[in-house]
Amino acid sequence: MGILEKISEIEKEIARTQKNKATEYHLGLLKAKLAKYRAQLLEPSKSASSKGEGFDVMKSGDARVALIGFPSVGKSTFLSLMTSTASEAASYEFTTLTCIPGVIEYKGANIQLLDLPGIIEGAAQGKGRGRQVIAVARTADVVIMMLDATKGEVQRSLLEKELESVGIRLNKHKPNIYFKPRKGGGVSFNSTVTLTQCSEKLVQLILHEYKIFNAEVLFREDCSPDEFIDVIVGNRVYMPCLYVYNKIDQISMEEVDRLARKPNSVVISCGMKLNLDYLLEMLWEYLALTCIYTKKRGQRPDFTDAIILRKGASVEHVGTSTKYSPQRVGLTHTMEHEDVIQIVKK
Ligand SMILES: Nc1nc2c(ncn2[C@@H]2O[C@H](COP(=O)(O)OP(=O)(O)OP(=O)(O)O)[C@@H](O)[C@H]2O)c(=O)[nH]1
Ligand SMILES: [K+]
Ligand SMILES: [Mg+2]
Repeated sequence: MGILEKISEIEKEIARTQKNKATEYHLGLLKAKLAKYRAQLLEPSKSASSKGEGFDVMKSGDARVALIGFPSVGKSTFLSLMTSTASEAASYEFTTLTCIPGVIEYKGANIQLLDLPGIIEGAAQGKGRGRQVIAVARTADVVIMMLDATKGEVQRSLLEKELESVGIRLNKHKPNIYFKPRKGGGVSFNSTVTLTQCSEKLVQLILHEYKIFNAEVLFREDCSPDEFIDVIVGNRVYMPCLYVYNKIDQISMEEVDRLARKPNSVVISCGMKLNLDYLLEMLWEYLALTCIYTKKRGQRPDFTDAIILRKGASVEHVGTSTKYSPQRVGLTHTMEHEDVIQIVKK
């Protein structure tokens, strides 16, 4: 039996045990066991239980959003509010121990929302279930970093550091540098823009540090040494992140106003259901999805069944053999949000 199953067995037994003087000792033991198993789950260990039990959730829907945050910031409360899935929420830390998927239905798209255990400082080194949580976050299209508005800035910078340390780059694009290792010929260095942070010499030094002596390097933008290193190392994940400050019912209006003005940030209260619609709008923007509706000749468009595309996708991505009415466009025409497309069979 896995640890999660043991936990669930004990929880069931606690639930069916009547609370009275005679069962006091038994209940106490069960709770101690429960605490022990929870602690085991949260310990970094090489045992099977820390491998990823309960984290292998199938991707489904049109996009995936992962909820990352310290314990008890309100991640599960949020999932239960936004989806038809209920995830247990409680005032104690590490209530959630696995990955709990739910679905947000918005503008005809199904967005998979993943509730995850809380993570703490040291998560990247395997503290708590940090490794598993971060591994799931890497698979998401957007990360929601949920923060406790009453705790100021600490949580945000600590978690950014954790994610940074495992190669996750938040709200940054892939540096526009062409880099190709070669068999010989030394390092050929070029740039199409004026560089203020890197020079040919520095690039050479960095490459030598990585034991690379032959390569083609072309800077197409004014990148920093760190960005260049990211390109050499590879394996970086560039993802949009929305900072969501929850529990604004607990702070002053001035503080709410200050947090709301920060870049990539939204302030909400799950408890009082404040600003959740605006959060969805922002999330939609960050996901950069476009809905296309299909219609058959002589019939009205079917607005209940959307085809979801990445922003900037063209007609070709919808499918071939298509013609457009009233406007006819080529296959490379970029689809706009809520376009209607008529499919004509040849
Ligand atoms: N005041 C206030 N409390 C909230 C709000 N949202 C959630 N809470 C409370 O915060 C506590 C923690 O909520 P959870 O949803 O369990 O938090 P979590 O982030 O899932 O926690 P872990 O699973 O332990 O990491 C619960 O007691 C919630 O009722 C809010 O907007 N305002
Ligand atoms: K909690
Ligand atoms: Mg939770």
